[in-house]
Amino acid sequence: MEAIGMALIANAAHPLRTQQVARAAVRALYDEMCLYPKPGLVSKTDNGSHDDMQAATFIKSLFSLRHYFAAIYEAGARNADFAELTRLGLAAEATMLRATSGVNTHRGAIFNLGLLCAALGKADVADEPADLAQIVVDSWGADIKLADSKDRSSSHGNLVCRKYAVGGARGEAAAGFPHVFKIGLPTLTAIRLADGSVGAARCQSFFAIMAALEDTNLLHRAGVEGLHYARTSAISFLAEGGVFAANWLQRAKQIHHAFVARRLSPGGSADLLAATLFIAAVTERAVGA
Ligand SMILES: CC(C)(COP(=O)(O)OP(=O)(O)OC[C@H]1O[C@@H](n2cnc3c(N)ncnc32)[C@H](O[C@H]2O[C@H](COP(=O)(O)OP(=O)(O)OP(=O)(O)O)[C@@H](O)[C@H]2O)[C@@H]1O)[C@@H](O)C(=O)NCCC(=O)NCCS
Ligand SMILES: Nc1ncnc2[nH]cnc12
Repeated sequence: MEAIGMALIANAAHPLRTQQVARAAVRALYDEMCLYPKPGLVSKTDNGSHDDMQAATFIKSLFSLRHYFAAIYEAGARNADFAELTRLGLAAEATMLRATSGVNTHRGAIFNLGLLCAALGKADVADEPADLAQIVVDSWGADIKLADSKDRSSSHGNLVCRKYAVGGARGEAAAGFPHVFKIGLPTLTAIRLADGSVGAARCQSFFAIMAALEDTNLLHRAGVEGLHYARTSAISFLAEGGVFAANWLQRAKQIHHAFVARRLSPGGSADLLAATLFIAAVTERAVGA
């Protein structure tokens, strides 16, 4: 995406920058969806472990979110509080559900990417270069944790987080997205610098995230055994050389089919890959990411 590859425009209030950020967020969701193989997940090649979603559902969904990403970026730039970000996020969830006729494609991404857009807004108006992960932790970490402890909703994620005592999407955000900044991005950059293709870099980044993440979608569908199976598969893939192994594509496809046979779907890992691609694009961390 050429516009996104442009040098950053210093003035956050500039509408071009808002547009650039919103387009990068939508583009990251699109690139995540297109990536294949991606175990158990929807791509243009197949629907993975899903009966109710296909590539077209994701395209409708991500397109519907373009104004949301612009709005939450601007909210961050004017130092909006967490309550305002949450209102924008909830409205975006409603927009997504209208676009997909009720299918939850991007609830996690609305939260993760939304917070990262807001953090970028804040960073763009700061006097000094600022660390995005630190902005998330310092600005909204306490509110995220507070909202977590108050939430008694019966969402899949909430039930799973309580049952298995894991942090889920909120834990990841409150900690400053360690799976994005400490795993997804360094992996993406390393593979590109080693002359890996864009697809190989994204694939390796996805496996690296999945190997480490407590993905509540996996826990919801298949419990601790499902999560363990998925993480072990990813760890083996990486230990066998990952995308540097001669047969890596075949191996990744095998893992994909094994996930589909077990109905496993690492949706949280997919969201964090999208977040990784977004950060790489807006900060130009990984060349041609
Ligand atoms: C803060 C919320 C988003 C929290 O929601 P919830 O209580 O549900 O908690 P989590 O499960 O922890 O997270 C929700 C989604 O986040 C993704 N995710 C999962 N694990 C992680 C993780 N460790 N780190 C980061 N992100 C993670 C995942 O999203 C993807 O999967 C969704 C599809 O899931 P599901 O509906 O269960 O679909 P299926 O598996 O297909 O179900 P079945 O078919 O089996 O029935 C999809 O959305 C992907 O994106 C988790 O699902 C929320 O409560 C909230 O507050 N939202 C509004 C506020 C907001 O957005 N604010 C924005 C800025 S503050
Ligand atoms: N490509 C994908 N397939 C299924 N669930 C997802 N959640 C986020 N991205 C996804």
